[in-house]
Amino acid sequence: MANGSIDSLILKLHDVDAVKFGEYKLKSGVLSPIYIDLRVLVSHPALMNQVSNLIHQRAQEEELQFDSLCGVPYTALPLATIICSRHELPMLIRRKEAKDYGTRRLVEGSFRKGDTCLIIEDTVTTGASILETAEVLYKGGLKVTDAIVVMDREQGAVKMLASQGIKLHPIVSMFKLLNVLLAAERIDAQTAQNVRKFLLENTSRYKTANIPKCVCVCVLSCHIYNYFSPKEGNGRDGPASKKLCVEQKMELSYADRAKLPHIHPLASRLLMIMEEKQSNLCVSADVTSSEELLQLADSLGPSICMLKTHADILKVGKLQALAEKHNFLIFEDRKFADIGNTVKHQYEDGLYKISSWSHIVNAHAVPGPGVVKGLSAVGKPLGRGCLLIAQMSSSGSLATGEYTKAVVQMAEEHSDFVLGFICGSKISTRPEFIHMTPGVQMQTGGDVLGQQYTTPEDVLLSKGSDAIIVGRGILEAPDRFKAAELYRKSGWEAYTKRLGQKK
Ligand SMILES: O=c1ccn([C@@H]2O[C@H](COP(=O)(O)O)[C@@H](O)[C@H]2O)c(=O)[nH]1
Repeated sequence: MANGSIDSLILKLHDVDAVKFGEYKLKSGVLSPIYIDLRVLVSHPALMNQVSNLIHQRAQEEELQFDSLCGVPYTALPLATIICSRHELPMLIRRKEAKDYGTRRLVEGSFRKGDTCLIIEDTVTTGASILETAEVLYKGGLKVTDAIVVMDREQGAVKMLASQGIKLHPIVSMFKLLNVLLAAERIDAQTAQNVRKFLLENTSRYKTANIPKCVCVCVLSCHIYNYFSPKEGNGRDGPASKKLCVEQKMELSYADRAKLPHIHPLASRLLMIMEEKQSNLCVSADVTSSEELLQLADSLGPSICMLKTHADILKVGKLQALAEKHNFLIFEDRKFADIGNTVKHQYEDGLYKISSWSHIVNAHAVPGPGVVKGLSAVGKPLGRGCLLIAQMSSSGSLATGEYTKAVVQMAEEHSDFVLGFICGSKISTRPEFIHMTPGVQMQTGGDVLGQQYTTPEDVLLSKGSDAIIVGRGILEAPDRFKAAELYRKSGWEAYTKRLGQKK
């Protein structure tokens, strides 16, 4: 499913007031700073069609096998109806209450015992209403293996339903929604951060129907406290044993880290991009003409999470548009290294006005904390962030040992602006910090000027870094796009292997 179609859907949902910011009392009684009201869709037929198409497309992409569709009453009912009517698929209706005359059925429509029914839902919080509908379908002799939801509030539904044997496929997730609205300047950074905080803090307050308490606790706490519950349940019958509650230390996924309560908003956005695009590849666009830079950004855009520039950029406006189009962040590798007052001017003014277009910059820690304070004075109000250079890939680098440790400490003291490091390996255990490693090629080695190369697998798997920065490995390849895809896949495989190893 193309990112562009999801972004456009999010903006349209916001246009029709299906996404509201303010103070809303939820079913649970909790006051929420965001409210999703997809009931309004019925008054917007074009949007209704767009949403129905996206649901159907998702079912096809996931190659879901099912005999019928059932929309959770009431909001998802018309969505299921449109899909079934357009694609001539059998539909079932789950009644909320049985009639006291006639058939007294709770599931209307024709089906055979053992048929598989795909559930459609408009919005999920805990996933309880999907489970409720599934229970009714089970009683009728149907199987439920998958459900598609338009909007996932990311408060535990995916994991809770998985523990019950139902795979949930969200079309829009709340964190993605916030990022898109933020990028389109529909909301400000503070609002986005408030909502993120609310979602994370309120996850555990929801009661999950029909699920033993131990499952709720495990599922809901793993997001925040680095623990997880192994999936030992027997699907729809609920957890098999108390083993489900055994807590183990685990490696958090990019998506889980993006939701940490104290994460820098840009780090959160970057991690979500990495997860969505399955890419931890930052291309170092070390080219000398603006035309080549823009062409590179457009052709490699779909494969990357970040584009690293050196400030010889003339058509910055266009680069920003490409960053929007392909959903990547811009990182100007300016390596600021002066006193606070000077870097402030260098960042804000000068030839390149870097703060106006680059999401992320980097700085040496040599001048002391003043360099971060100077950059932060300009960048923080703009929602920008900074990576501190804690280690370098060049041979004989002095950024090692105690220096590296001091950089980590400086980052911790300024985590409202510093979102991570340029480094060769994982140097901080705080999952909020992003570790980005340059000096990466498919083969180990180096150049004649001291650059040293290691492989994507080594960087992500052995050294525990989060992202690879690749320049000549891609720029000097005969087909840059193919090379970028090779690095992307290699980086992603190493990351998923790492997650698997820790689980
Ligand atoms: O320690 C560091 C810090 C920055 N870099 C930069 O990354 C790229 C690497 O380019 P390759 O062509 O992949 O060698 C380049 O822009 C450096 O300035 C680094 O290599 N090492």
